[in-house]
Amino acid sequence: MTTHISVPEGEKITMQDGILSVPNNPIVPFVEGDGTGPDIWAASVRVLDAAVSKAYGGERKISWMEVYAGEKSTQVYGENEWLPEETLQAFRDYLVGIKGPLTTPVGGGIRSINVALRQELDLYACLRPVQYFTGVPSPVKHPEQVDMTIFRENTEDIYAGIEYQAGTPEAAKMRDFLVNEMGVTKIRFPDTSSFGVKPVSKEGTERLVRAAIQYALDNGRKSVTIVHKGNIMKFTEGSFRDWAYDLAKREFGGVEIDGGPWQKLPGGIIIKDVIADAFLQQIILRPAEYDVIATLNLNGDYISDALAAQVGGIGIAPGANINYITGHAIFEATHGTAPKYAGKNVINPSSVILSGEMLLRHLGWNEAADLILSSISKTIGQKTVTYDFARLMEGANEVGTSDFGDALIANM
Ligand SMILES: NC(=O)C1=CN([C@@H]2O[C@H](COP(=O)(O)OP(=O)(O)OC[C@H]3O[C@@H](n4cnc5c(N)ncnc54)[C@H](OP(=O)(O)O)[C@@H]3O)[C@@H](O)[C@H]2O)C=CC1
Ligand SMILES: O=C(O)CCC(=O)C(=O)O
Ligand SMILES: [Mg+2]
Repeated sequence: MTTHISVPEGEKITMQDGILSVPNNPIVPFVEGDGTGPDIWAASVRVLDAAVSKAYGGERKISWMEVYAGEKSTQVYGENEWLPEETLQAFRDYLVGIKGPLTTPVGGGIRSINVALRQELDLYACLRPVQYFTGVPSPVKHPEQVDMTIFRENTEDIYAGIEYQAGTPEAAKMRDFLVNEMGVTKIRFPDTSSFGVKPVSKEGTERLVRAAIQYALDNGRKSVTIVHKGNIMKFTEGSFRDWAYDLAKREFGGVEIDGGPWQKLPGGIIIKDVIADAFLQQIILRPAEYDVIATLNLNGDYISDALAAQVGGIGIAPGANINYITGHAIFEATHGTAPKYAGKNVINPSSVILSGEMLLRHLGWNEAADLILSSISKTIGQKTVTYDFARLMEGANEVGTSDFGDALIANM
């Protein structure tokens, strides 16, 4: 295959003995993204570069390397090339990357490229911090009490994509297997049912929960809450809970409180669990009681958007997909392509900018990351915001995507 990736001057980030080795001019692959992706990336890259330049005075600089996925990839590589092998290889080789949102059609058509990237690179932890910036409009009374970090299992659950569509021979085969060989009698309408399979493993659960507890320890957090629907899905979500508690006890010295199942770790961190539906109302009513969250793939998807809304919406919700063992990481916003705003230069770029802030911190470039956080706080404090915040604020100075980027740079 002809290469469409042009490699800039710079060096690779590597991982040695579990520790990232970051040169002063690392090559970092990026995918611009579909829909509003190009608007957002154009503003984000300027802000990230400005923060690095300001923090290190030219001593450090990221060499951005464009790689392709999604609609742009089909233009560059040809029809049906949604996720070229050389894009995957670039993310494998260069270890740390960033991406904009990519479109996934509902129902038929391609399966999610976002999910495929996570699965191909085995980026098992989807890390989504949810924090409040003073001045951001919020629908809840005390958004400042929301300070949670979601660890969403990123490779299993119904996102594995094992589904059979009603009316196909595969669905009929699945129905026959369940009815004839497994003795299942509870499929209400067997002949018109689609089927989905939900794999949840001990290994997959343990590596995710291990990362969540380690994060809580490293960052001085108060608790880790296992969120599940184990009362109904006993052997998938219920096992996730049980395996999580077992791991906390076995690897982190957790001791049961009042006969369990809640535990306390030697440093004082509480390991607890809550059923997913109850959790969704408690994060609105009693957000201060939750801190680090460890959950399964689908729950994590829903919880991410719900929590983001409490601190102003998904315009300001960053994230990362990480394999803590290999060091591979792809940073990306929680939101999607928001197609109705594509090309209009109005969308809020903060989620990708804050994903970039996480990337910089991941590289150990904390001074640049801090500049981004302080300039976002200052700019929002001045009420200079994009449409999503402006429509909920009194006296806002509404600006477009690129002007918001400029305001952030000016405030560094
Ligand atoms: N990781 C990824 O790449 C993801 C991709 N997707 C894909 O994106 C596509 C569109 O999905 P959809 O369900 O519409 O969800 P989106 O997240 O794209 O958009 C839903 C709504 O959220 C608000 N929003 C989203 N991004 C921003 C932003 N940067 N600034 C301000 N507001 C924002 C807008 O609200 P309002 O209308 O109120 O202004 C928008 O209409 C689908 O194909 C989906 O599969 C979805 C999620 C993640
Ligand atoms: O891949 C997609 O299209 C949606 C993914 C998503 O919603 C998420 O990861 O939060
Ligand atoms: Mg989502």
